[in-house]
Amino acid sequence: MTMPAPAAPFPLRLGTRGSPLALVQAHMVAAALRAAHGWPEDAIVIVPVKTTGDRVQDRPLAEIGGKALWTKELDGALLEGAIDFAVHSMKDVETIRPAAIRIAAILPRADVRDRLIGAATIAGLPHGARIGTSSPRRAAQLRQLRPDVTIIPFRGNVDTRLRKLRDGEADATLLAAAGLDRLDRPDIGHAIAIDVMLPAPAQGAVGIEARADDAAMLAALAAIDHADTHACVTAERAFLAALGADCHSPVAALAVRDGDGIAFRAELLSEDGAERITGAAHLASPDEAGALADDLLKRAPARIAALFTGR
Ligand SMILES: NCc1[nH]cc(CCC(=O)O)c1CC(=O)O
Repeated sequence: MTMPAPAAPFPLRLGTRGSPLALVQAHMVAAALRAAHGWPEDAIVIVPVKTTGDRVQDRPLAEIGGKALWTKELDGALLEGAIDFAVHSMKDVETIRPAAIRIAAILPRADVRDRLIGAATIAGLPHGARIGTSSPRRAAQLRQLRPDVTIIPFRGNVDTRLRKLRDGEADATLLAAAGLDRLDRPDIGHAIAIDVMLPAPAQGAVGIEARADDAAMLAALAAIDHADTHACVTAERAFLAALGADCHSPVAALAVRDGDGIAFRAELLSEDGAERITGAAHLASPDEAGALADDLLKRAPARIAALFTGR
């Protein structure tokens, strides 16, 4: 292993949200970077930054309005030089990023599936079960499969949601397998097959951003980029961008490496789950996902099309 000159004067400052999951992900990034470059333990310091999404816990995210709920403060810290790079769950990163910020690397993707907690299968949920989720995608997909269930708004970090479930605020909830696994809870819940519940765009992917003009930082991060995951997440984000959608839209999409290209599948739903349109395509490159989005929008029932502004 070579030891190139540090990307910036050590220590490099890695910005992250302060939730337990975000901190675990920040430590994964720091460890990967140190290992790739043979850097010492103290080469990277982790800087927790509180985001709007963390501060406002009592309202549905869609209601808080504004954009960049999970990234605005980290973007600011990055642009003003208070941190050198930032780690995000790519699922929470807006489709359109500031021009001065670059997605420099994406770690190998974890389990992309959702896990159901409180019942073994969606079909096995009791009639009229109350399901805690604040995800428009999960709510719509559940109601598509089980119109009898009631959706209860459920916010907060993973532990908060598990506590709410224990306290009886809902009969079941859905969480990303990736988050549960990273928090050392692989035993919690039952994975739902992607044919039953297609995951959110970028679910299970951890991304690292840096300033577009920080060549040394970008070069250092390139060493931990996982090209296949990066291409798949880029395709999923191109799909969202073409829809004019974000992480608050009832959209699912999953790209998987397939030979030289990408096997891509996606679905759009009405918010109540009554309507759904699905599509699949083999893409030669990630940007071709935009064409599939255009095609789905053209074929979508009016109630679904009305949720998306297009590009
Ligand atoms: N919206 C919150 C969020 N953002 C990323 C994850 C999980 C980790 C991942 O998908 O990489 C979660 C929690 C969840 O959906 O259960």
